[in-house]
Amino acid sequence: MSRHTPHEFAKQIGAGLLSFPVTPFKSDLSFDEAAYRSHLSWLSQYQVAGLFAAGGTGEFFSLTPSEVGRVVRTAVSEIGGSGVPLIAPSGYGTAMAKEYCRAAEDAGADGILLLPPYLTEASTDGVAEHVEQVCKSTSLGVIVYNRANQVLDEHALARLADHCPNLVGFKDGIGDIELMTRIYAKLGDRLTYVGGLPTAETFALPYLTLGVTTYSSAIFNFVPEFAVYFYKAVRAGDHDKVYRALNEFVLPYIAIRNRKRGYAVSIVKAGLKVIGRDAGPVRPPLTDLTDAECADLSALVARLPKLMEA
Ligand SMILES: O=C([O-])C(=O)C[C@H](O)[C@@H](O)C(=O)[O-]
Repeated sequence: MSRHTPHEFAKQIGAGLLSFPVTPFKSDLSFDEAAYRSHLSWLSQYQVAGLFAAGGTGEFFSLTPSEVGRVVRTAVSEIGGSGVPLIAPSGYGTAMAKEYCRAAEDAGADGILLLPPYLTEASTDGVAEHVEQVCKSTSLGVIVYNRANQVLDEHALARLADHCPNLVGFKDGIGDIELMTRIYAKLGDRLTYVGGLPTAETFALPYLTLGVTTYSSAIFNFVPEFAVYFYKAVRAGDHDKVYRALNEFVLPYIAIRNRKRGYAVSIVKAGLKVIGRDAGPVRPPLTDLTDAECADLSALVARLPKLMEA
């Protein structure tokens, strides 16, 4: 049974930074539960408004449904009782997405992040029908992730919000400012808005003015203190601090991330290696950073204490 109502949990996640932990693997690529527990326990000393198990950064796309269930149950048992909402992933086709929602409820999750369907293309109407069926299959609050082939516009979202009271959040992974503006203008406070573009810090300041009060921080995995520092600077509207942090860390970081497709996730596991908290390799089709790229990342991480002092 969820510990938060859909609207309580949506309100809560909109008020702070969001953690998207990686899923650690052993060298044979099996799930490393002990490393996952230790990672969550280390991160729990930093304040976040929600924890999303097995999201994109958690390699949802390369986990089996039973592995997703195990990851979610592990996360619930690690952070349950802390007051931080735990959001489980759902995705693929409608039938599978409903099964993920059932498993999330059974595991005691507080909400669902609905990731895009796999492979096929889809019309807005088709996506809306999919989202409606998934929302109606669960009592948990649902955050729909607009990304790739799952794109809703303001009209479809408004209809869905009318039909599905438990559709409580909208996560943007498209980066279309006109669309975001149309959505916020039409739905306003009806939804909680989450920034979900790769390395979401890059967009956090302008997105705040579009009604997006929070974002999924992948870098929180390995530089949590900096991620929280950055979030606070964004929320305080401290442009100087934000732009110094963008120039000194975030923009050079995304220059490394952009060297290969799929690095948005791989670089996060590389970051954990660099700070001595190895979460193992990524699974194919992703590839790990080279030693030289890890050295470049390490040099960037070394700048952070001085940056945060200033
Ligand atoms: O599901 C996910 O992991 C994401 O939404 C993407 C990342 O957390 C993204 O926002 C980032 O890289 O900061």
